[in-house]
Parts: sequence; structure tokens; C-alpha cells
Amino acid sequence: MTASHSETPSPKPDASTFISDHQQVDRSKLSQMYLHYVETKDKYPHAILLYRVGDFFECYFQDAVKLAQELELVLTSKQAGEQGRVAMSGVPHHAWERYATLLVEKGYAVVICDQVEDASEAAGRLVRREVTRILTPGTLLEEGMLKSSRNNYLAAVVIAANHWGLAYADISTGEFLTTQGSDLEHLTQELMRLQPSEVLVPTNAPDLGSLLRPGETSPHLPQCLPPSFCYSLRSQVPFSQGEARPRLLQKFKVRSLEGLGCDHLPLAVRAAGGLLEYLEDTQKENPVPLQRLRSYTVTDYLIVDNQTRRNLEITQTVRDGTFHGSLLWALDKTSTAMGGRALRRWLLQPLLDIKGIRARQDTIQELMENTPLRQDLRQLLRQIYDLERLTGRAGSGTANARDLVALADSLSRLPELSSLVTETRSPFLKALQKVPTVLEELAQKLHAHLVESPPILIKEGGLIRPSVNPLLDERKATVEADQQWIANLEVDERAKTGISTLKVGFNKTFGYYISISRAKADQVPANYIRKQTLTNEERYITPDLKEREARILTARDDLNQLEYEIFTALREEVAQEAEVIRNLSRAVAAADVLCGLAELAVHQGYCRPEMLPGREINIVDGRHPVVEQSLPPGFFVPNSTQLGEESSVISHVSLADDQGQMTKDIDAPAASRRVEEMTNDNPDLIILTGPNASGKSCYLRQVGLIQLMAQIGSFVPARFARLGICDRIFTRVGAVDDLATGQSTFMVEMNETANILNHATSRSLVLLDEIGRGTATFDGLSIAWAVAEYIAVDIRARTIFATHYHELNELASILPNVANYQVTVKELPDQIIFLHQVQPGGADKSYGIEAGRLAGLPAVVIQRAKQVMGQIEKHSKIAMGLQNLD
Ligand SMILES: Nc1ncnc2c1ncn2[C@@H]1O[C@H](COP(=O)(O)OP(=O)(O)OP(=O)(O)O)[C@@H](O)[C@H]1O
Repeated sequence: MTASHSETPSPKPDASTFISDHQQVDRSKLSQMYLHYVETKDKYPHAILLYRVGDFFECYFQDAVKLAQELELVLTSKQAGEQGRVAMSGVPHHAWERYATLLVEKGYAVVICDQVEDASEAAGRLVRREVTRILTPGTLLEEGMLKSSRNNYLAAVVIAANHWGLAYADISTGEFLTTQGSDLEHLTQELMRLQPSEVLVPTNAPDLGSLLRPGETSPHLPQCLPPSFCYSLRSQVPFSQGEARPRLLQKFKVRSLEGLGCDHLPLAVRAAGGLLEYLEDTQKENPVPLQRLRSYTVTDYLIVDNQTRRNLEITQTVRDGTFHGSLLWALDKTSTAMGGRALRRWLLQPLLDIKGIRARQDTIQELMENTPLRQDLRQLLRQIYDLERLTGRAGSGTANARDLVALADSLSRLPELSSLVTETRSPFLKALQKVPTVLEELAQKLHAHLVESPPILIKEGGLIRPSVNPLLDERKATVEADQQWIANLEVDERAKTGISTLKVGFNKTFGYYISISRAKADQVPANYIRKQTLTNEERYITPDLKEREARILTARDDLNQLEYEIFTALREEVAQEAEVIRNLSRAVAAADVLCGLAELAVHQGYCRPEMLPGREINIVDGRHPVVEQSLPPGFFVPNSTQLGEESSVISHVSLADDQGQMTKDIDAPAASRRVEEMTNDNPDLIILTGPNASGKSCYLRQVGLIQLMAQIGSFVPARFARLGICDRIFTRVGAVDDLATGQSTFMVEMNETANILNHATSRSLVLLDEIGRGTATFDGLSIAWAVAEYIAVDIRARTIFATHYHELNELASILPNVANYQVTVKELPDQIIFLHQVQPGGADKSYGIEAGRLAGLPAVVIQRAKQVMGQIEKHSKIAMGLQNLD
């Protein structure tokens, strides 16, 4: 490796000594190769062009500068003909995937221009080079570039006034969906759920084709699109109805879009058509097989906004963003990569449909009751590789022989899987009963053709078994005979010359040669022609040897070529069956998720929640699914929850308090009428108090997680649960300053709270962990009070409101659908013991001063704090004070 390609940080290059803009060169003065480079670069102005030169992929001009900066490589220069020196940096060719992955992760598109013939074939002329691959963040297929546990989505959006269309595809698995809606907030939430690696946006920007990296802005990007994604600016044309529609019809070979369920969804169609055109444009070399387009409606699923997904730590923890410690971590007992991805999708898109939920529950129950079946299935599933992605690679022509062997191994497990589920009731398991014969035959054929452990490279032979193809066998025999001749040569020549150390060797430059130590050089026969002198040896060739060599190399090339052709034909056969394989893969993935959830339910002692259309949330002895798993067995203290039961509605509870004045004072006659009908035995809103670290947040999240788990069809960590379906789960927990947008903690908190108040319904679950802490105490308390009152009276969302403002406990005295609960502690003279038990009643004091005392604040400060506290409390009877308002 030359110093120019080493991975040490680049010293500041002297840019005056070379050209670093390909537009500025006089092309007539460029040598042939550089001319080809700049012409190729013209076609891909927005991507980084990696150009194969011998053992390296090199970049020149501006790309060289970018590559060196981004990957901390040395930036140097190279003579490019009469034009002079141009900026250059590069990476070793065998490691291109690693470097390209880093670039793509940073939001760049990468174009690979490879040598498509051997330098020796070029015989003096310019080696033929072609663009073999275009990599963008949303169009990856290479195994090493993708995370097996999650989908890699490419999305496309079309926005027209307040309406939007969104299509997305994972080209590695073939999934392709589209939807549209009329609330831009839903579009943002959908994008946040999908976390696409790349989003296509039709614009009339002058720099079409450019890729905005996360955080980069453009006036052409609609405001509602979150800045955290990569955006590809595309022309409007393929996103027009006139182009999108026929493109979809042609792609899926249908006469009308009705069959795809999107006939009535013009924006969804436009987004899907635009996405398809992008794939056709960027994947010309390797067209990817996509599954049939499906359409869906965002509001058919439980809406979990990004904030809530984050706060409930569904796929990663808030503190350090790790998978370990997330809900997915606690629930994932899947055995296949496909199952792992499906579970993630389920968690990010829980259901509203009770029938769908119950079908999943029934399967889990069946698998829990039938332990041998569950265990056999899991055992077998573990032997199934990532069929979805293997098929994708076969379809796009990027699979190697090992991929096909893995695919064949997996396909040949399917009949066993099918025989396990012959007696099952669940439709999810029944879907595995029928394995199409064509797949069994395909597996047999792949096994019969390919050797058991083929090499990674597919153009260098060693892939195909004997007796598959007579011509191949013949060529193999010739090559073997020639190789034997070479092997015998060493023995023969030793005998002939009497030189016992004589060896026959091979290298790329000289081909076969005879090596003799220099000390014996005088004994060399006359027909030996000296080719090279090394310190201790001389290397010779003979006319015979060269003649043989030419034959061997040609025969081997022919052999390898034939093997390659047989292999690509097999790969093509797999691609033909992509749809059948993927349909079955989906069934395997779902069965895997349900098996895993059943296993989890058995081992963690989960119960089957009874799912109802109403508003009730009744959890007996619920546990936090993640915290429970992080503590030693039996350490987690279970707690119950009772919220929003409709059956308990009674009609004669007056809003008036003991003094009989409140109905008038709240000044909300309509609301008060509704409130009159409720009881706080089954409240809508719980005010939860308790000292720091007593377990308020944990309890709050536990309720949210149980509800969410129930709506993906899972069993839940509780002794008993009866749960009404929620339309949305909202959370607000202690915010951190949002430095990126320059918003203060308090503004973030207020924005989040406003979002909840504007969108929650009586079917929503709202979890509030402190409101109003980021401002002056009285402002904060007043806002917290008003928010709680609004949610309880106007929205009637089922809510748990954890707070240190124990003044909020007074709300329960005036609103019958509010109840106070506290997390209990035991106070000893010099410590507080956390019992983690949630019990009815409000904490009568906050423990802040107590905590200060235990932390060692001077006694006089503590004493004074208590006096101040006493004074404040005298004046803070809020409910009574409100009575005096007009
Ligand atoms: N039910 C429980 N059983 C056992 N341990 C628990 C339980 N609930 C909480 N804990 C433990 O107590 C710790 C503190 O809990 P949590 O963060 O919920 O307290 P908090 O009351 O919200 O505190 P703060 O008011 O400071 O935010 C948790 O990390 C957890 O380990």
C-alpha cells in the first residue's frame, strides 16, 4: 500500500499544488483514464465516485477532498496527464464495502465504478470500467451494510396543501407500502416511526439529485419534514399522477390500481410512483424485486408519537440510546432475523383492531399450552436464515454462493416446520402448513448443484458439485490433469537435474516458474531460461512449462466462467420465486414473533389481557416489563391500576365540595355536567405523588408499556388485566434542553404539553411525569393544575399525572373523576426506605426537605426551610382560593 492510501489523519494539504474541482480542468489535457473519470463524474455530480485503479478505489478532485475529510485519510495528488496534478485519495479495493458503509452512514451517495476486465486483457489500452453499483442510504442490499435487526427504509413524500402521501420500501426485504392523510402531524409521526434512511422529495430545486445529509437544510424542503433524515431532492415529474400511475400499473402488471388498494389515494400513488422511478434510476445494474404494493391507513393503528416512543424506551433507552434496557430488548425472544424485525415493526405499530389482537393472543395461548410444539418450533426456527434478505440479494444479483446455500438450507427446513403445525388451530401457524412444492424443489436443486461450503468469490470457481454439467466435468478433468502435470514436474526435474531443493512455484507476474537456490545455479540445464534473480534464489521458465501454463490458465478461466454461468442461472431461478419465498418468510416471521412472545409469557409469568372496546384500564399487580427483568427475581413490587371504567358511571355525584360551592366556581357548566356523572373510585385521572426515586416514573411507564404490549397482541406482566383499546398513548417526562433547536427545557415541556392537550381524546392514555418544573414554582404549579383540570374535565383522557406538587391532590376534592395515589416510603430517623407500593391517598408532604437533611444540608438551613414551607402552605389552599373567583 502506498502512503497515499494509508488511514492516518490527513496533514493539511497544500491545495495550490493540485486541482480539486473536476469542472475546472482542461479536458483535452487529461490523460485517457482521468478523462473517463470526469465524464463519469459528470453523470453523478452529487455522489462520491469510487473509481477502481488496480488494487485501490480512488477518488479525485472534490471527491478526494471529501473522502479524506470524512474518513480521515491522507489527501495527496496524482499526475493526470498534461493538465498537472489533481487531488487524490483512495481506499484498498478489498475493503471498499467498509468505507462505503461509513460514507453512506454519513449521508452520502456512493457510486462504484469498477474494472470489468482484467488489466492483462486490456493489453495496453485503457482498462474497461463501468458503474456497477450506486449506493444511497435507502438502497442498501449488502449484508455488511445492513442491520439484521431492523428494516432499512427508503421513503418518498408528496405534500399538497395540508394533504400528504407517503410511500416506503425496504429493498432488502421487498416490503413496499403506501398511504396518505390530511394531517401533516401524522406525516411527521409516520416518518419518525419508520426512521427512513433516505426520503425522496419532489422539488423544483436547481440542484436536483442532491442528497441533503441529516441536519442540512434547503428552502425547497417542506417545513413539516423532520431535519433528522437524509433527503434526496428529486424532480417533480415522476411524482406526477400522469407518470406515477402508469409506472405502478406496469410494475405490478395490473389493469387498475384498485387491486393495490390505492385507486382512491392519489397522493399515495404519486409517492409510490416517484419511489419506484428512483429505484429504476439508481438500481439499473441490479433491479430489485419488490413485493406487491400495499396501502394502509395511519389511523388504523395505535398512534405512538416519537416523544412517547422515546419516553417509553421502546427500541432504545433514553439515557444512552442503547438497545439493552429497551422494551424490545426485554421482549425479543425471536429466533430469526425476520422475526426480530417483525417484532420491532409490531411494537412500532400496535393495533386498534380487537379481532387482530385476539388472533395473536390465541396463537400465543396455544403455544404456551403446547410446550413441546413451542420448543420444537423455536429449535427449528433457529436454523432458518434471513430468507427475506437472501431472496433480495438473489433478486438483485448480489447474492454469492454461500447466500444460496444458506437459502437452500433454510428452505429445506420448511417442510419440517410444516409437519410440526399440522394440528394447530391458529391461522398464524396454519400459514406454515403448506410449503409450495416449487420451494422444496428449489432447495433440492440448490443443494444438488452447489458445494456444501462454497467460497465467497463467485468468479473464481469451486462452487459447483461434480456431475452437474458434463462440460464442466470435462473442463475440471483437463485442469486437474494439467495441475498434476505441474505437480509431477517438480519430481521429474529434481530427478533430472539432481537438485533436491528445486521447486515449482507460481506468482501473478510471472506465472509458473522453477526456483533453484543460487548456490546450485551452475547445475541448471541448458533449456532453462532465467526470468528473475532474488537474494537467495534464481527463477527459471522452460518453453514446455509456459506452453502448459497458457493451457492451464485458459482452461481454468473457461472452467470458472462456466461455473459462474451455472451459478448465475441458479440465482436467477431463486429470483423468479422471490414472491413465493417472501410470502412464506412473512409467515415464518409472524410465527417466530408469537413463539417468542409465548416463551416470554411462560417464563415471566405474564397474563392474557382481556381486550375491550371501552375505556377501562384495570391492571392487577402490574409490573414494569424491563425493570422487572433487570432486578433479581421477586424484587420488583407489583402495583395495580384502575382507570376510566365506563360501567361505574353513576349519575348523582355532585361536583360540589363540602362547602357546596364548587359547581358554580369552576365556570364550566358543560364540563361540570359531564364530571357530575363520574366517580373517583375508577378515576380518569390519577395524581401520583411520592418522594424522589420512590418509583413514580416507573409506575407511569409500566401502565403505558402494558397497554402498548397488549395492543400488539402480547401477554402482559400482571396477574390480571382488562384493557380498553387506546387510540393514542401520550407521554411527557422531564425534558432536557433541546440544544439543536435552541429551545429551553420549559419551552420543550410546554410544546409537548400543548401537543397532548390538542390531540388527546377520551380514548387516549396520557402519562405525565412532572409538568411545570422548568419555571417559577407558582407559574409551574398553576400550569400543572390547569392542565390536569383540562384533561380531566374537557378531554377525559385516562391519565396518570406524577408530580412533586402535592397541592394538586386538592383537585380530587373538587373533581370526582380525579383520584390521588402515592408511592409509599417508610421514614426512619436517618433514612427513607422505598417500598415502591402505590396506594390510594396523596402524599401529605413533599420529601424534598427530608432528602436535603439526609444529604447533609446544615440543620439551620433545614430548620429555616421548614419555616418557609409552613408559610407557603398557609397561603396555598388552591381549591378554596378558586372558590372566591368570579
Ligand atoms: N415497583 C418497583 N419495584 C421495585 N423497584 C422499583 C419499583 N419502582 C421503581 N423501582 C426502582 O426505583 C428506582 C427509582 O424509580 P423512579 O425513577 O420511578 O422514581 P421516581 O419516583 O420517578 O423518582 P423522581 O421523582 O426522582 O423522578 C428505579 O430505578 C427502580 O429500580
